[in-house]
Amino acid sequence: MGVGKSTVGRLLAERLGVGYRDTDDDIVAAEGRTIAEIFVDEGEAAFRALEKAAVRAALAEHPGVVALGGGAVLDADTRALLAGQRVVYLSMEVEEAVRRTGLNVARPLLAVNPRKQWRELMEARRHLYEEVATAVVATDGRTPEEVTQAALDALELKQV
Ligand SMILES: Nc1ncnc2c1ncn2[C@@H]1O[C@H](COP(=O)(O)OP(=O)(O)OP(=O)(O)O)[C@@H](O)[C@H]1O
Ligand SMILES: O=C(O)C1=C[C@@H](O)[C@@H](O)[C@H](O)C1
Ligand SMILES: [Mg+2]
Repeated sequence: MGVGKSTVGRLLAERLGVGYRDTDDDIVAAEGRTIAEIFVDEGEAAFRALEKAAVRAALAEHPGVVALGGGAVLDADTRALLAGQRVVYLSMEVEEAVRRTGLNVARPLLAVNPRKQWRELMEARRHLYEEVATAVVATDGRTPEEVTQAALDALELKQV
């Protein structure tokens, strides 16, 4: 969360001359509610079901860059869908995470004690991000443009 998926995803799409899609945005648009509202109204499991469908649709319909929500990889079927795709795992350390997300209530899983929650989420998920990734790009101390270039290099893709 807050690592720069949306910022870098957009830049990457621009540099590759392809479209950009963000599954969090797709869910918000389809539901007419924020992610925080969906979590409060229906709980995380309901959000995950919407997310699973949104990722499947985005990967099937959209040939460009897709930014996934941070928890999408928790779903085994989603991980299977990512096999055979180019997948960039953008990483950062906890201090950078706190700087980038702050106490932003838009991220319900970080609403209380964000530093501790972020650490726990990463301990539970890091192996899943590594499992699906074909490239890992550290973002600490790099501008979004530098991260984008590092992703292009790691994927061995040339900008248009
Ligand atoms: N490389 C970077 N260096 C510094 N700040 C950055 C960098 N990339 C993104 N940011 C900033 O961090 C914040 C989070 O970025 P962004 O919304 O792109 O992350 P995200 O991974 O899409 O988050 P979410 O999990 O909410 O979808 C924004 O304020 C953005 O401007
Ligand atoms: O890491 C997560 O579990 C989340 C990340 C965001 O992209 C959103 O999908 C939502 O806030 C949950
Ligand atoms: Mg985002």
